[in-house]
Amino acid sequence: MTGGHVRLEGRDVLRGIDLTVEPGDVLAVMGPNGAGKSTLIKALLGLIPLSSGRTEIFGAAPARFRDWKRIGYVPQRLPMGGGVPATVREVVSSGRVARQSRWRPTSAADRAAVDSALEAVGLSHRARDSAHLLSGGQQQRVLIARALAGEPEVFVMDEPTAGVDAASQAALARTLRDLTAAGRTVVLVTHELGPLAPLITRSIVLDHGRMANDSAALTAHLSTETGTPA
Ligand SMILES: Nc1ncnc2c1ncn2[C@@H]1O[C@H](COP(=O)(O)OP(=O)(O)OP(=O)(O)O)[C@@H](O)[C@H]1O
Repeated sequence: MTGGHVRLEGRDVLRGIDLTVEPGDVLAVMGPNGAGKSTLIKALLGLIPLSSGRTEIFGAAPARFRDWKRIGYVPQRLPMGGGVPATVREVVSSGRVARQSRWRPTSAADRAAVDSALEAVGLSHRARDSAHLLSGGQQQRVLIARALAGEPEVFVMDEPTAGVDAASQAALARTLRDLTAAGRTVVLVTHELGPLAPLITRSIVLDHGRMANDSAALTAHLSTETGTPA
């Protein structure tokens, strides 16, 4: 993203963002509530249009980008909709859609990827349950599993540990450690790094829609988060 600016309902939510995510980065996007973190990652994916500036995904403008199987997006919440309650397995299986063609039924590879994604987030035993009946933290794990199932190159995660219990956070950290060791790229929004801290290779801090990416800003942010002096 170069000079990325987003204006929503008359307010400047992102201002002058210059950010390049390199292959292999594990980038934490931090900052206070309302700073623009979710807006930034949606704008990076083209889900929210820029009012000025430009952004590219693997070198293509979002509107022209087609290779969505390369990206696994974990939104903040399970999208409601359709009125049809989907099971955990169905939601996770939807992560394979970008890899399937209309003419090819679900393959053994699809089923294996869904099984291993459910296993990674510890939800194999809930596969047949309605996803909307799960707790918030469990729903977050379903969304993580959906992204894992797609076997993308880049994971873009909005607060993947929010509401998730400590054991599941540790499990996510192990999964991400293996993925990043295999060269995957991760962009994640988080309030607290917690067990993900050792994996992070870069951090940026957003404040009022601007990037304060110098190390002093990061130290100040982390010290307010942990309560220790900078
Ligand atoms: N669709 C929208 N229309 C108008 N304003 C919006 C919209 N989406 C977000 N905003 C505003 O933009 C600002 C940034 O929101 P955003 O969700 O990106 O922040 P955030 O840093 O992710 O916050 P949080 O940590 O609370 O999730 C907030 O003030 C929010 O109210």
